[in-house]
Amino acid sequence: MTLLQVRNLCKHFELHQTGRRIPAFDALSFDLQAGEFLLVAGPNGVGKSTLLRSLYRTYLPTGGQALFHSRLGPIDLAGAADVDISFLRREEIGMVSQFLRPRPRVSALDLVAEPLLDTGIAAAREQAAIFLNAFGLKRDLWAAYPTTFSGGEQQKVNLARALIRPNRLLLLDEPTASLDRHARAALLTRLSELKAAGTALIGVFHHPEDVAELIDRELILSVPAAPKQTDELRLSGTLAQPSGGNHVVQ
Ligand SMILES: Nc1ncnc2c1ncn2[C@@H]1O[C@H](COP(=O)(O)OP(=O)(O)OP(=O)(O)O)[C@@H](O)[C@H]1O
Repeated sequence: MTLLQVRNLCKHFELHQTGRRIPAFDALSFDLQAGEFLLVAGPNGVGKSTLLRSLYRTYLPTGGQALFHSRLGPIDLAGAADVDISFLRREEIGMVSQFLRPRPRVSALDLVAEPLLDTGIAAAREQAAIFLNAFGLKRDLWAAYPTTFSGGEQQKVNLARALIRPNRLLLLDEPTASLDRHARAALLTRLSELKAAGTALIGVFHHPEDVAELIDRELILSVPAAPKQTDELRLSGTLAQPSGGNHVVQ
């Protein structure tokens, strides 16, 4: 089942200091099926994180469409009202970045339990404990405030919170940065479960070998060989099989 249809999606940034327009990516098109894992690859600064943020609507795309087949019907992520995006973020689309946003005086356990509060506080905390345990956060930190945690400890809380509730689409922006081996293995296990249950995943990984067995296709963002004779570089999207063969230009 097709979950997402991206057509000619673009994101440009206006640099107010210089008045210049910087294209992060241009005219990207691809489809994503339920249960599929798409790796987004390419060199630094080519627009990988910007693509994820544009789909999650942290950034407003500059043009094109990203038609998400929500349970409520198709919603264009590139143009939907903020209220619809808030609904999707609560119910259907998740994003995991490299950074936790800890909140003052909220314990690690409660931060992780929060997405499940509609099941009741006791059940939500019970699940949160299972997830914190799986990611290997030391038990004596569960009641502590993550503001003082190390980078890796914060990331374990971040992942447990982001992955505790299944989503239909999950966007992963370098989730393994700063994780130890145990937590990387726990992440792989959880992503496999979600994928098997039908979650579609789009991920950026500096070490894709961490999730190699899950990858179905790659979207390779690249700067074309012959850029225009202006100071703007146009970027193009290429879809490839994980083996690197059979490149299909969209
Ligand atoms: N908020 C912003 N304002 C202006 N330019 C931005 C903004 N965010 C990103 N950019 C620019 O867009 C381009 C793409 O950035 P992005 O972070 O998406 O790259 P990336 O492929 O994820 O890079 P990396 O592999 O280094 O993480 C970069 O040139 C960056 O400077």
